[in-house]
Amino acid sequence: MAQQLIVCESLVRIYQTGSIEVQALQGLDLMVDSGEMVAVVGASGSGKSTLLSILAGIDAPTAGRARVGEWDLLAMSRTDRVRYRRQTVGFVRQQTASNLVPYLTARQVVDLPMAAAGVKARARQARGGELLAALGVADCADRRPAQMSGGQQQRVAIAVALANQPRVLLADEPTGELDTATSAQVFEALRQVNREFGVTVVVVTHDPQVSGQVARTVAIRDGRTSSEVLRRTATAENGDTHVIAEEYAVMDRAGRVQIPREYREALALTRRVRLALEPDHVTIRPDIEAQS
Ligand SMILES: Nc1ncnc2c1ncn2[C@@H]1O[C@H](COP(=O)(O)OP(=O)(O)OP(=O)(O)O)[C@@H](O)[C@H]1O
Repeated sequence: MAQQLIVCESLVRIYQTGSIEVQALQGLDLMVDSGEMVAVVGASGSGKSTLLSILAGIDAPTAGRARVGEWDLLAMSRTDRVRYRRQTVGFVRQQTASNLVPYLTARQVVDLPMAAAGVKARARQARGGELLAALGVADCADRRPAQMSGGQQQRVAIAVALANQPRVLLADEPTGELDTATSAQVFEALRQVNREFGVTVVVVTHDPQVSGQVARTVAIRDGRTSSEVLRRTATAENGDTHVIAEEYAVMDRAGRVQIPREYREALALTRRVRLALEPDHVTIRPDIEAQS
């Protein structure tokens, strides 16, 4: 079995603004294996960006567990956080402009994180060139953001995020400002770096086109992981291949599973249900007393 690189258990993030408390994450569970690529989907305000900010080491959880590799995200000192952000994670934001620096060329901006990490000039130059070439933006090396298209800017941003060879690449709506064709290219670049560099990718997206192309999509509802869709390619007897997508409910460590609202309404499941263990499945039935 692949090693679990990201482990979030019962993760809670509460924002306090004056007397108002917002529970952005309400006990979220998420495990991601090393080398996996996972899409995170969910309605606006469901907690996707909060989750990504915590994984990026930008924001700290209020309670629960969050681990990335050997790092415990609830117990990091300020110095740890700087090291973690510099070496373990790379982050690509939605706003193409905010990923780059207006007055720096692609070559210079890719160099920055490596210089900050103390990498020698010759190695920085070589890696910077390799990354821009791998992402298909070698021709942008001497251009500033204003001289690049949105898609090129995001591909340079991916190169910057990968400069220090992080184990995890986090992308928050990286295609949110792009048209469909350009989105597809940027998304393909994420898939490519996942395949070729083995970097674990967690990408937040609203775009079903995007989430439909990864092997695993995690849905967040009200600050919790509610369901997952796993996709695999099957080959028919005649050799044709097709993708099979199966939806799973997420169970936490205590065994709690959320029953979707439409199932509850269809069978009038309310406060109590009857559970029974069958040889290969578990049944959930309405409470007869409540109905009589
Ligand atoms: N810094 C903050 N202070 C107060 N509340 C916040 C803060 N950041 C997020 N929230 C609240 O936490 C909840 C989750 O926000 P979050 O940005 O994580 O959702 P999201 O799923 O990324 O939404 P969107 O798709 O619109 O970006 C929302 O109710 C939001 O208003």
